[in-house]
Amino acid sequence: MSFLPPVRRDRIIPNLPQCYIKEAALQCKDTFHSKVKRACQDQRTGTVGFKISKIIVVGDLAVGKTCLINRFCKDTFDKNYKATIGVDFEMERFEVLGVPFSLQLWDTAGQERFKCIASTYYRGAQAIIIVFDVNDIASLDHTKQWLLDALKENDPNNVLLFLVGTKKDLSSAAQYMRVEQDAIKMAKEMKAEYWVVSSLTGENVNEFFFRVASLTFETCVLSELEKSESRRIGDVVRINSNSHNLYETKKNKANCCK
Ligand SMILES: Nc1nc2c(ncn2[C@@H]2O[C@H](COP(=O)(O)OP(=O)(O)OP(=O)(O)O)[C@@H](O)[C@H]2O)c(=O)[nH]1
Ligand SMILES: [Mg+2]
Repeated sequence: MSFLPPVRRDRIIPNLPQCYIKEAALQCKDTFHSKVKRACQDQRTGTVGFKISKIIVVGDLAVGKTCLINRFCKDTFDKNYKATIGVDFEMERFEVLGVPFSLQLWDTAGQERFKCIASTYYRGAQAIIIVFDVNDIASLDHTKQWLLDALKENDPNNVLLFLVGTKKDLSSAAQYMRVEQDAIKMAKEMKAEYWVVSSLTGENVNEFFFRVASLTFETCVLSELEKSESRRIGDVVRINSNSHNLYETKKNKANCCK
């Protein structure tokens, strides 16, 4: 019996959401991996449906991390700045290709004095979202250091990276175009997927989190399939080694009877 309420209708993901810009994307496929689609159809996704994936959100103070999470999770926007002290988190439940999938979004403090508390929560992330303000070029420069700090606690080969520019509503088209070139360059260097959003207007906020949920889900299913594949190979090796032992035993027995 499940005690969880059904997943909200607006959290159902039937198809792979597209990247923001192909030049700086984690992948440019139109659909989910065929192995993933098949596994979901055949209900062979193992423990994915019960797991909660941890996503950490890092970046300079006041770049808009809390507003971004609140716009997605609560559909609210607060124009007054209230610094995050340490960390905070929100849970979001999705249904991807018919499989329940949960994200735990960790909102961390950007203020230097809270950084050491926040960094103790970096470990075990499936994805890292590095945030900067498109109107503050220094915050883009600092993203490299935020990434380095977050990667100290995580395996760089097993984590998805997203670079997100916020407060697009405060930027003129010409100003934004100049920043975008630098941001795309930074995303490519980091091997991160680039997005730009506005938490005030809501522009791209849902699209971005749907993409995070989908790519994290795909990675989880593929790793689950890989694990069950290697378990099967392990079983074959065990059976073979046992039958070898049986043969040995028979041979010994045969010798005994001589
Ligand atoms: N115009 C505009 N203002 C924004 C946007 N996002 C955030 N802000 C404002 O920027 C300020 C800081 O936002 P927060 O979300 O609290 O920043 P933060 O990154 O969580 O800051 P720390 O918790 O200190 O690390 C607030 O005054 C927000 O109202 C946006 O998309 N547009
Ligand atoms: Mg905050």
